[in-house]
Amino acid sequence: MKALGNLYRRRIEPGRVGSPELARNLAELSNDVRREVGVLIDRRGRVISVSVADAKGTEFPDLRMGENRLSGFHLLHTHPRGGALSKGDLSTLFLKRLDAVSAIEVRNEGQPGLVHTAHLTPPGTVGEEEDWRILPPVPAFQIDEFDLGAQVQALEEEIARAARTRVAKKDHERAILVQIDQGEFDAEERLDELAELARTAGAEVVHRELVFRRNLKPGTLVGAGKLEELTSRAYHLDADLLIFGQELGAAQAREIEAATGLKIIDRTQLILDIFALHAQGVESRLQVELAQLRYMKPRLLGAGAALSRIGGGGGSAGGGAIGTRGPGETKLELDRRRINDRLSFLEKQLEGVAQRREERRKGRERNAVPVISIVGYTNAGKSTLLNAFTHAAEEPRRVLAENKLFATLRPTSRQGYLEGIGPVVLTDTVGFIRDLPKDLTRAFRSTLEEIGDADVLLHVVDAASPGADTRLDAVNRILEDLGFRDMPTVVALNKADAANPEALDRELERTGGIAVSALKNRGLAELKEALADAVSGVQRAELARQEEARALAAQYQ
Ligand SMILES: Nc1nc2c(ncn2[C@@H]2O[C@H](COP(=O)(O)OP(=O)(O)OP(=O)(O)O)[C@@H](O)[C@H]2O)c(=O)[nH]1
Ligand SMILES: [Mg+2]
Repeated sequence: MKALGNLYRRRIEPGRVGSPELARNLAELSNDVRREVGVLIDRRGRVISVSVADAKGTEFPDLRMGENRLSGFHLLHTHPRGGALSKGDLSTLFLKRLDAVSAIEVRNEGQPGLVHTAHLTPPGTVGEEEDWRILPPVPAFQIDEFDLGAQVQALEEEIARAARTRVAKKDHERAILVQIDQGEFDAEERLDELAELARTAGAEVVHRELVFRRNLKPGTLVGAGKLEELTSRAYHLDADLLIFGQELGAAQAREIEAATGLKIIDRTQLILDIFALHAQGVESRLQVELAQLRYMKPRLLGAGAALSRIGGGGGSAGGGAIGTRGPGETKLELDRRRINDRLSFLEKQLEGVAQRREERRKGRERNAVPVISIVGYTNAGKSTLLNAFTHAAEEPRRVLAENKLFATLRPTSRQGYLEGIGPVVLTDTVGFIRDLPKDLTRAFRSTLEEIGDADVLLHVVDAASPGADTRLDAVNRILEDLGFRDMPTVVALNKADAANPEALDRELERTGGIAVSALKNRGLAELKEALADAVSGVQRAELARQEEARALAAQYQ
């Protein structure tokens, strides 16, 4: 024990891997305890930690890993059973961004044998096999010949140069997507959707990966080995964001972040972020902030050190890093009490808005104008269809339609006209997505409930992208959850201009829908007819109900 403690007093010449004396000490000790013994050395040649463990078990100080630098330590340790650097040694080198890792082989009588040393290679060498370079082994008495200082300097210059060009040309966060495939038939489609979400949030997707896992690891989901691989990829592709296609628990996110040193975001956070970017108007802003806070609360409270990162991105809707954007004035850097205060404030505000809206709704009922609610998966073309329907060519009446997910968050109503019916109100609303995060469903409850005020639903389906049927099912499931599944519904198979004709035919058959192109103004007359039929069906049913009620009343008179 004492001998181990003495190692702390050792110093070596700065810029060297070690000294022959230190190598001898370590080999001797290692021979005595029959275990690996290692020291972590800083750039001034001081021993800052001693451990009896293999490289992975070495105790590291709280390493401040700036993304542009190495950690400033190198690890010198023994291999009591001999042998070159192990996989574990090398991955520790990589993950801890060590200046170098060296292994001293221990001979029979505790004599130091060959010393093996490896250091990192510059980033961006994709295609090259390894993240590190292994130097030819040298005998322990030559351990101080290699100029580690010069090597480190060259490497750091290289890294800094890469970082400078990156800052110069990068206006998007570079992201790696990970979708876990547990054998679902639509895993690939989910990955596509994740890529669309990432793009909408402003990320540049530099790599996407479907990871097949029948069983998930509780801590890291995909396992340490896969995380290592992803970290290596991120290093070479200059990515700093890892986006997971499934929701991560607070502890999972932290563990994965600790293991990779990357910023970790899950699908829910990504969706919340897009909502935050697109939120306009008092109500949606409140709703989004409420959903974000609810989601972040357990994560912020357990986060400790990670908190500063979450809060640091700047909270304005326009700027800031992905996952940190918020519509409210408040950034997400709140403590527990303030979170709770803010949550109840938002809830109260939203109640007020909902009430005012309720009053507006009553006003509309008195008008007795039929209402058609446009629903559907996000990006299906709902807003484009509303524009086409209401001939809202002129700017002020036009609603925003763009190739982004969740472009529309706020319900918008426009007056339209149906032959044989007269004026109708068409309402465009927030799009759906499979596995809609429940914090969002809750926050947008009143918006979603407004759908139920309609007389008829117009379900818009994007028939041009693959997986139209799974998206249609996802929408139906959400409608069912909301209790709207038995409302009269007309299905519009939109983007018919871009759809594969056979797939379109199949969907027409399956749904009894109508093929339209909102963009090219095709099929709209037929769609209007179907809507008029549905509306008059509702009106007839309503008349019959009133009739019946009158008859019933007459009986009791
Ligand atoms: N090819 C083609 N593209 C269309 C058609 N209708 C809409 N789009 C495109 O699809 C994209 C999404 O349209 P939006 O109207 O914003 O879709 P949305 O359903 O309102 O989407 P969110 O509000 O984001 O949920 C836009 O880029 C439109 O130009 C169509 O009939 N054909
Ligand atoms: Mg829209």
